[in-house]
Amino acid sequence: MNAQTPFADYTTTADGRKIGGVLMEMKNITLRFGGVKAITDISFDIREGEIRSIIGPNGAGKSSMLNVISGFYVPQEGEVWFRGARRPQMKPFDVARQGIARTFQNIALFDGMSVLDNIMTGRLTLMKSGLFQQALWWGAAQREETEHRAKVEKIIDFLEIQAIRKTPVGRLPYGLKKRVELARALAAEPKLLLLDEPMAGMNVEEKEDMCRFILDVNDEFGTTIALIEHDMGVVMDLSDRVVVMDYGKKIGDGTPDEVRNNQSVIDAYLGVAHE
Ligand SMILES: Nc1ncnc2c1ncn2[C@@H]1O[C@H](COP(=O)(O)OP(=O)(O)OP(=O)(O)O)[C@@H](O)[C@H]1O
Repeated sequence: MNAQTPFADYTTTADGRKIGGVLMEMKNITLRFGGVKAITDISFDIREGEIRSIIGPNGAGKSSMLNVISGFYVPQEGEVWFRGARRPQMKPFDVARQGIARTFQNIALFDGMSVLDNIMTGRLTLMKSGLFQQALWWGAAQREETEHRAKVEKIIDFLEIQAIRKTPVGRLPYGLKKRVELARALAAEPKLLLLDEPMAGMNVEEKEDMCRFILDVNDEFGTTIALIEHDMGVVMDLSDRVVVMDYGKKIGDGTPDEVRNNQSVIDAYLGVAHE
């Protein structure tokens, strides 16, 4: 199977979820910042419907890789294939239109705006009517707004944040802000959802909640999810497959069990983490 046949036959996992063909393929990616090589010749793929994690110690190149996947960084070498086509250099807005949404390690929400309005901003790329159309065809714009609101309300119910829908985001505790960020990314109805350290800074209870919501999103909407994360336990519980990076290189790639038993990974990361 290759990137040219992205929607090939599905395989079913032990827990009954469907994993499809290759949705995104990274081919021999190398990324440099001046003299620093953040990523060296890394290849891997992300299959439709799976939860794919990228792990590694500090400075391993995880954030750089997430930024290549999201289209924010263009690698000096290698190719990125998405939905069967080689991806050209794109602006962030074009990436969103392609069906990729993301959350950020340092939450990027509008603090003064309500939860509902923040989540509505996630639908901007899907809105057809601009100001001009709204002035001319007010009825059509109104209908579109109602449809967008209905979609957003569904996500609010799903992520169990009804009680705070009118609350300004700035007043929320950290764990809930993270959940609102997830809601906003979901509002874009992405084909590929990128999560940048979704559990960072959370307490145990918040981590468990986030873990459950990530699994539920994948299950309910069939959303393909790629995430980078420090927390080993979380990654192993969540992921179908894991890429392990160290000093910008790929040192492991496989199921959580395969990665756990990979000696290079144990030496570089897991061994240290579990000492
Ligand atoms: N914008 C940048 N300019 C210069 N060097 C950078 C830049 N971003 C990352 N690097 C370097 O690239 C390497 C990989 O960094 P990156 O942030 O991708 O790693 P990481 O695995 O995400 O680390 P962490 O877990 O600490 O966030 C590091 O040596 C880092 O200093």
